Amino acid sequence: MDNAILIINAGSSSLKFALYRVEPGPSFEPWYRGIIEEIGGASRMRVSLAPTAEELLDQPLAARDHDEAIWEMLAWLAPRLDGLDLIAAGHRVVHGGAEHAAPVRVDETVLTKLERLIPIDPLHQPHNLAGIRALLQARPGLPQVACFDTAFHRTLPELAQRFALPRELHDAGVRRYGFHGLSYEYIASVLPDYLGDRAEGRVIVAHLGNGASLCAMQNRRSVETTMSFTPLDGLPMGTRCGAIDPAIPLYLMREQGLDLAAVSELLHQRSGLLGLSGTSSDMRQLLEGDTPAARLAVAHFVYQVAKAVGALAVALDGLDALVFTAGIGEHAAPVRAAICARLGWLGLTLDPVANAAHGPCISQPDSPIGAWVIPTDEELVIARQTYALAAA
Ligand SMILES: Nc1ncnc2c1ncn2[C@@H]1O[C@H](COP(=O)(O)OP(=O)(O)O)[C@@H](O)[C@H]1O
Ligand SMILES: CC(=O)OP(=O)(O)O
Ligand SMILES: [Mg+2]
Repeated sequence: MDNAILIINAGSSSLKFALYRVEPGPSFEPWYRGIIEEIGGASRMRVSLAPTAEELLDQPLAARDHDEAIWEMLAWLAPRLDGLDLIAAGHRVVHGGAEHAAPVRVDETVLTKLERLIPIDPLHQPHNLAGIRALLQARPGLPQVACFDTAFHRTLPELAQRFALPRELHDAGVRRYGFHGLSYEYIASVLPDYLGDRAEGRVIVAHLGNGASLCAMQNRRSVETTMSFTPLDGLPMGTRCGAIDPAIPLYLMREQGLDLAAVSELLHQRSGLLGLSGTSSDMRQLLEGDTPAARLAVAHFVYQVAKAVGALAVALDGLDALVFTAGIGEHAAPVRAAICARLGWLGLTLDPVANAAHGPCISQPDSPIGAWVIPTDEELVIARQTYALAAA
């Protein structure tokens, strides 16, 4: 009987899942990929057969919360698990805190500690952990592994981890953790296939999706990143503000009478591309919309990404390659072109034809800085990490 691993990536309003068959080696063959969207609203479940991308299901669903979404997913999967031995479930957990530098088998003690991190990432952590709790109830004996977005950045030098705050706060865990680590780990693993020897050089990876961050890598290890204590910092995102003056929340509370919950909701859910455009958090819609406010939102995003590339190039003492990944990075050619145009002074020259075709190499052959488009695969990294722990 083939072994199988279930991967769950729970976001604020969606639950992505994938079922992998584990073949001897081990190698991991994606079998089904699915998503339950708009949990709590007009939710829908879509599933496709991973090897052929054939659509198997696309239908409305009554999932009021992540718990119900998990039960719906398991009900759909159950008959399809016949002939397979489900050996473990792997979860993306965004925050591992100061304690977790590696994936961990989840038990009640681990879960309780991870729940303490919910206040510092209200957008992801509660849903990541709700997925684990629901599965604990549905399949009590199934080994579950938490795979952390923060773990890849544990190589950050102390200089990069420190905030200009008193030492005792750093010791209490107030430091730069960095996120999107599962995505960066995947990109680091395939970098030599694209860049050859340059993969070990000075590389900036731009994970530009709904959440967005940059990671500076040297020898394929993280040395600097734009997100910090929480995934609210750094670049502007779909609905998150990114780096702003830290006095702004104080001002809003003192002068405008907003309470803690209102400030948190404003910065996490009503800012970023949505706040700038007033219409959408979705890059595709902004590019299609082409109104002055939409253009401002896109221009601001491009400007901040390019500025941050400059800052991370300083951390690396130069730059050999820039890699674009995630929804915007992989699919939004005009955004990549605009970012690269702002980096022309560094010598980067774009190949517009290759960029329109989404690469993989999108720079001119003689560009001293290579530019690349590399699709990410967070689920595969979770499958590998989960198997390594579950098999042990
Ligand atoms: N063809 C496209 N052109 C422009 N933007 C796109 C395209 N496809 C996806 N995107 C953008 O990618 C973003 C979502 O990225 P994704 O990595 O899927 O996010 P997440 O996994 O965090 O939900 C959205 O802003 C979406 O508009
Ligand atoms: C950490 C983070 O921002 O994740 P996402 O991009 O999935 O929102
Ligand atoms: Mg994502």
